[in-house]
Amino acid sequence: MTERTFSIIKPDATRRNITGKINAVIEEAGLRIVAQRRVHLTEEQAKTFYAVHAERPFYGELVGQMTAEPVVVQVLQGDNAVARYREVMGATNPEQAADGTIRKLFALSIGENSVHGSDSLENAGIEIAQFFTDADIVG
Ligand SMILES: Nc1ncnc2c1ncn2[C@@H]1O[C@H](COP(=O)(O)OP(=O)(O)OP(=O)(O)O)[C@@H](O)[C@H]1O
Repeated sequence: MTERTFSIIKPDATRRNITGKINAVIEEAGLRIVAQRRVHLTEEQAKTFYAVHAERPFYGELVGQMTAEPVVVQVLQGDNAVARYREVMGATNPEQAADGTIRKLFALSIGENSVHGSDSLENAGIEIAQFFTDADIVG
């Protein structure tokens, strides 16, 4: 089934100027980038986005990393896009990520792991709506 998922290319990647390399992996995996925008997240935006992790010990570090440099927010479209993108990203910890995945190829650490992708279709809808209107998405 054709789905849309939400993606963030994180500050560790924008800082290293590798957003194009990451987009190439996304596109080669059959996902279409149907909306994309560069944004420097405010602390409030990052805290809201990662509110589910508020009680975790790494929350402060995560918010700090996500606001350190601009990010690229994206909507990706394709067959089973939510699960497919999770596959393409690889495991949260790059040491455990499979060969060919974005995190295996580019991530620096479990925190600076280059990309975010929605973990469910429901969350994808919620996350997309935080950054894009329907008019921004051209499928
Ligand atoms: N142990 C940790 N130490 C530091 N940062 C962490 C740790 N665990 C997770 N993070 C950071 O928090 C983010 C969200 O954690 P989560 O467990 O939801 O991972 P994920 O589902 O693989 O990633 P994401 O939600 O970003 O797509 C991770 O992508 C990572 O940047």
